[in-house]
Amino acid sequence: MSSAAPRPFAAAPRGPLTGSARVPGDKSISHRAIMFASLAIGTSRIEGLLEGEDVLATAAAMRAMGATIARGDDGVWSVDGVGVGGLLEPEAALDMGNSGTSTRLLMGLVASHPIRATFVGDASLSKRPMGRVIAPLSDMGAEFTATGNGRLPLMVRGIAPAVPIAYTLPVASAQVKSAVLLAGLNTPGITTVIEPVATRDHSERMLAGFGADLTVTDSPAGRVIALRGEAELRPQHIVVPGDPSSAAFWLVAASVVPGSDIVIANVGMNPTRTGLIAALRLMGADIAEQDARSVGGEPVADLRVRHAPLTAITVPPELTPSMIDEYPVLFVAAAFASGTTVARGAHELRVKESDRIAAMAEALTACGVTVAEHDDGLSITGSGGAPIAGGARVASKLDHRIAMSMIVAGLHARETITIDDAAPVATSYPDFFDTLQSFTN
Ligand SMILES: O=C(O)C1=C[C@@H](OP(=O)(O)O)[C@@H](O)[C@H](O)C1
Ligand SMILES: C=C(OP(=O)(O)O)C(=O)O
Repeated sequence: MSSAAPRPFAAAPRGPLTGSARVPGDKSISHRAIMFASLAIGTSRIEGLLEGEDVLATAAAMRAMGATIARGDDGVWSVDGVGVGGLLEPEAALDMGNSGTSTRLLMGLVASHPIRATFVGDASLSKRPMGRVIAPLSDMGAEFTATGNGRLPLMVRGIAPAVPIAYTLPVASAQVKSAVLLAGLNTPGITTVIEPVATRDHSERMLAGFGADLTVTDSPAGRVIALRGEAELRPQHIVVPGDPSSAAFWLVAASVVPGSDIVIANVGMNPTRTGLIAALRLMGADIAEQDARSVGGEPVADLRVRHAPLTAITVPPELTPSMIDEYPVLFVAAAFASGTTVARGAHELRVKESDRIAAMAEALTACGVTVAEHDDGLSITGSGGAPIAGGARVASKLDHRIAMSMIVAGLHARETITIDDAAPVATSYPDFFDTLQSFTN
């Protein structure tokens, strides 16, 4: 997993980005495809699965709990599930690597099965809060043993039958929502999640596709998702759309490097994920949607992006959930805009793979950008389109998105920016460097 040796990377200008490239499969959808297929009885096929370390950690865990999962020579994955309620107790600890999504969703699954599982992860994941899933899953009857304050390593003892709950999310988190829904799959009765602020809805869409009895309604308290438990999932053929969070790096790179004109193909356009596109357009970015279509129950388009002068904005707070993973690269866009961009209301960034507010403040400041740090975001005064100074060695802090964002910054810097360790890129975007090459050769 991401215990690979540190891999420094020198990011320097390479001229305009041109040409067309596809983005890899969506990470959130890929995790869910493996998990839900592992709970169906029969063989599911998954096309376009993201083969990043995080998703491979999910696949390894589902194998350890009884599913048969294989990659065909044609790149299509097949999954033979064990049925809801049929998970086996894993013999060894489940290694979640760097992946918060794997950890929190799988804790939900284990919670309503009569098995025990120990979850371990890398140094980054071992600092991240698990209390947010421990609370509702304990209400459902699962027991948790942690050595340190709701962090990994952590042992979960599931229970069957678990108790159905109605849970209002205290943080806007699709991982917590999904953990409760996954626990609800093997729980008698109706498990309900109320989300005051809408978050990515891939679990709801895909569970319905697998045949679960699930309803989504709007209420004054927010979106109400009700799932009937003891579900029977039917195997599916899933086509995973491209990841908008991976497209984000090219959206910003082409917007800020003069002369750029690219097409990013196969980008998932689920409205719960497109906040960065909205924010960049407010800044003046030139992003055109081509060939809008539906892939696997999700909207998809090709995006043509041309260099355009960017102007600072105050990021509308309502965009936060739909661009939560894109803040690091939005901060890079802001570093090249004219004026001071204010991005606040994103306190959650402090508990991602790194503290993304502190990590980006440190890295951009080292590269000569004027940054003010707030508890819940950054204010960034941009260069007005000119190259930033660069000339620094910056720390990726075991965080793929920090590494890729600072590589994008290096594409329009006066001096090379060296990323101390770009190995974490493999958690979500193994082809990142090939695509960088193809857009810049
Ligand atoms: O459900 C998911 O697939 C994800 C939800 C988000 O996390 P939170 O639920 O912590 O907001 C996001 O940051 C993560 O990359 C993927
Ligand atoms: C936050 C992220 O992932 P996870 O929580 O799954 O580690 C991410 O990919 O930016």
